[in-house]
Amino acid sequence: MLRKISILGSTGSIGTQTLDVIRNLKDIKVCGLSTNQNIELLEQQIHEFHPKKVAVMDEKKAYELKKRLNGSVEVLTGIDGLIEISTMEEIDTVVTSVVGTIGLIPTFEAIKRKKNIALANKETLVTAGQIIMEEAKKNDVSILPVDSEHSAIFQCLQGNKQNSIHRIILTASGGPFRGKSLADLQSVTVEDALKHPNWSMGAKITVDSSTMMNKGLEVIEAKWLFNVEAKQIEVVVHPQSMIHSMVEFEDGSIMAQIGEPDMRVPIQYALTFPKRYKNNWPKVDFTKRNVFSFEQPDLSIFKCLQLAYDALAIGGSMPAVLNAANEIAVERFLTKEIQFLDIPLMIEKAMEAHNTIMNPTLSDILDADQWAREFTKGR
Ligand SMILES: NC(=O)C1=CN([C@@H]2O[C@H](COP(=O)(O)OP(=O)(O)OC[C@H]3O[C@@H](n4cnc5c(N)ncnc54)[C@H](OP(=O)(O)O)[C@@H]3O)[C@@H](O)[C@H]2O)C=CC1
Ligand SMILES: CC(=O)[C@@H](O)[C@H](O)COP(=O)(O)O
Ligand SMILES: [Mn+2]
Repeated sequence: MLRKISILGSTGSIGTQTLDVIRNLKDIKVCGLSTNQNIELLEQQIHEFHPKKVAVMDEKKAYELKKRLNGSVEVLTGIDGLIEISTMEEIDTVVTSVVGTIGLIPTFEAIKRKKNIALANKETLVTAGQIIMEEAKKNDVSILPVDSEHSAIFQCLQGNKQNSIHRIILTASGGPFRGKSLADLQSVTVEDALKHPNWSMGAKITVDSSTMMNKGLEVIEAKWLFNVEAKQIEVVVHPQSMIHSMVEFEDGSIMAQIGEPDMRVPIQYALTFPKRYKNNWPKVDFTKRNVFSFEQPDLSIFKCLQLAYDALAIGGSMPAVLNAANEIAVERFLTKEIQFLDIPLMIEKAMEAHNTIMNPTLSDILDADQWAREFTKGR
């Protein structure tokens, strides 16, 4: 058996693709699954993968599912339910594919119980990178990147010494608004923001790609995963999303990881590392994919990326504030309460109003997160 796993957020984009990878590999036992509200899909997953326990965040939905299943599977609820799924005795690995800061505590608890983490939930490292990486080291567990860029960097580093990294080149698609002016962005809609040029993903990360906050969160995620300085992480817009990221070493040599934009590849690598397994997913035809281009991101237009670099430079509790303010602003944009360009404005206001705590504890981070949520809701 390759691994015994739980998946936090099995009904989402990464969660369902993880189950697709498992269908193909056949040698992974699924012990725990979870959803926020989608009990219809969770029930189908239960019938196919036979987990021992599931968690449904929403209490009413959990009750409904419990009645339907009639005791055949244990149904848990709330944050305690998520933690129970991520710390199950029989598992060795947790796939963290929930969206948002909600992923932090179940991941932290899983690490304390010596579970390896296949990390999709980038908010975990954005908010508490130092604490999570230290806890992982202390418990001798692996944080295996699922995010496509970080998987690419991780793959480029195999066989190379981490301390020989000169520069990480983090590629960005540029999102649906690449090349637009601030005047153009004044009138863009939720529907426009949800049209990612290359990837099909959940709504929150798709909006993050459109503001380029996704790349900002990824810069912070890369800093913690690969133990590099912010100035060593360079974002380059690569509209084709074929080069998933690159590493330049001290001798000037650059390694790149290339593939069709398909999240099943990094998910599979995180689950099978250090081995590689065959699959029948689409492979690159370079005679058709014959243009690879690069541009500099415009930080005066995509201010979220600049704000993320600023939060990383300030450090302490500031990245948690950036992240929480972004989560609320994106939620309010998705419900059409605010305009697209209000997103960076609201984050900036929250960052200006926050008194940074240096060397924060987990509890300080959760407080800063809560404060930024309330602050951003009230604007
Ligand atoms: N999608 C992608 O290609 C990529 C995603 N990521 C990262 O992976 C994570 C997941 O993204 P994605 O799969 O797109 O997101 P989705 O929105 O598609 O899925 C999120 C999952 O989390 C569950 N969930 C949402 N809110 C809560 C909550 N409050 N409590 C418990 N469970 C919750 C959802 O349940 P329900 O179905 O009921 O809503 C769903 O199962 C994000 O951090 C994202 O940044 C990183 C790289 C690529
Ligand atoms: C698939 C993946 O990893 C996403 O994070 C992707 O990178 C989003 O694309 P952007 O480069 O547009 O943010
Ligand atoms: Mn990514």
